[in-house]
Amino acid sequence: MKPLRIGLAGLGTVGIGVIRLLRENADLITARAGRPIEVVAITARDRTRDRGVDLSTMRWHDSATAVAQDPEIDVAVELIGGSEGPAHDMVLTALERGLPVVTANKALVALHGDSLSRLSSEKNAPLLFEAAVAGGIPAIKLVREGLAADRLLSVGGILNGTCNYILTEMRATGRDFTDVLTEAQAKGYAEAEPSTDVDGWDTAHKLAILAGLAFRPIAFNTLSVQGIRDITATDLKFADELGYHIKLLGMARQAENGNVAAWVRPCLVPAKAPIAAVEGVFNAVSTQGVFSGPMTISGRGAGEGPTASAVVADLIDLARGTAIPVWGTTSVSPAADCASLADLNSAFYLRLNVQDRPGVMAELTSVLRDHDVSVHFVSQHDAATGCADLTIITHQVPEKAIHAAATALAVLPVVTGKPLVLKIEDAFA
Ligand SMILES: NC(=O)C1=CN([C@@H]2O[C@H](COP(=O)(O)OP(=O)(O)OC[C@H]3O[C@@H](n4cnc5c(N)ncnc54)[C@H](OP(=O)(O)O)[C@@H]3O)[C@@H](O)[C@H]2O)C=CC1
Ligand SMILES: N[C@@H](CCO)C(=O)O
Repeated sequence: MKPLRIGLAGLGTVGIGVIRLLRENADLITARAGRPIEVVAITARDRTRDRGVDLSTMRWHDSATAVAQDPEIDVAVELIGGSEGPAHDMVLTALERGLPVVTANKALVALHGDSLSRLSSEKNAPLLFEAAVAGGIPAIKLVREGLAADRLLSVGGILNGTCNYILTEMRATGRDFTDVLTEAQAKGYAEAEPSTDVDGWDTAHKLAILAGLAFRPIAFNTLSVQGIRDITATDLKFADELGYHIKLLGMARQAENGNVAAWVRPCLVPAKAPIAAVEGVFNAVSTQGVFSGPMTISGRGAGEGPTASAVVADLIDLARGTAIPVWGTTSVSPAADCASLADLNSAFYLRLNVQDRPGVMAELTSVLRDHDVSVHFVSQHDAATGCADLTIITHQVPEKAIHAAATALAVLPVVTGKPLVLKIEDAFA
């Protein structure tokens, strides 16, 4: 049996995980793939570093592009990261020469999926990226293969383990965002530069890929993205009292006219919904299909083992000869702008820090009235002396109405802090 020969760039967490997994499960993988899968060529930045595995049988190249040009490989595996530079160059080089590519790089696929899918189809060279969304969870296979027959109404979920860990810890301990983030960084759960995770960009990369598979490719720069920095432990407590958990979600929906609305933001989800029970670093992917109904699968969204498992599953597909178009359809529309969210209706959570004296409620509700925002529920909690926290749950209102109301409320002298508006995600109601 002729082995499937791999050229691998990137020997970090995922790259070394792939080498370990291929060795440890060699017999099982050979049986499932129908032939052995062997890494024959490698590269990383530092050739001299001891990576804890024997690399002596593999050819070393001085660049990722050189790996992609190696005439003795059948597949190029890109595990460097970053949407530009060596990762992008390697993938382009491999596809140009008609070589299949496997990558875990969500930023690359989210930003360049449009051009890469065209090149992949033109050169008849598969581009697979199961590990790019939710690590070990077969999220891509779920949407692209498992639900291939159904029309999906929504897709998304908890796509970033760092944010889910921080929100879980804040809720469990009552500590605030900065405190929990600092501890997560010290423990190695969060990056020293946390913005890609906590400001929602990592979730946005993964959501763009899911939306591309479920509906149509979207222009990444038109996605609405908000992270978790404004969430306080008090919000998590108030949400609990109201029967909700707060989760950073990436969600996409397709309207009747084909437009895709997509957003990344912290949302309230009912405490009884399966997704609310997904805690810590775990991820969850949810779909709502016309025929298949609601579905949520959860698991580890990152780490050496889960991510390597997804990369090698793609390699097994290639060894088996399974050919799947990048976005799961043979005719692909070019990336389109996301639909405006302004007219989308939803219920919202509005938290206001206010002065606690007669007449304040009348002032606040008159602003809500002027913006046609109807209140479903109000509760008040004592805050600092003379102040109170108000939580308001609205009826269904258009996004533009609640945001205009929040802007008007923010400038009232009786409002002492920046209002926080969170969507109540009805995909999980
Ligand atoms: N870690 C995870 O849990 C997950 C990661 N991913 C994705 O997988 C990919 C890899 O991530 P991860 O393994 O964590 O990253 P690491 O930072 O651990 O590893 C990156 C590797 O790339 C190498 N590298 C960096 N620059 C170059 C270059 N110019 N040429 C060749 N090699 C280079 C590094 O070399 P050296 O070691 O010599 O510095 C290192 O071996 C990323 O796209 C990431 O988003 C996806 C899901 C989960
Ligand atoms: N940084 C990501 C893992 C890689 O996708 C997370 O926290 O989930």
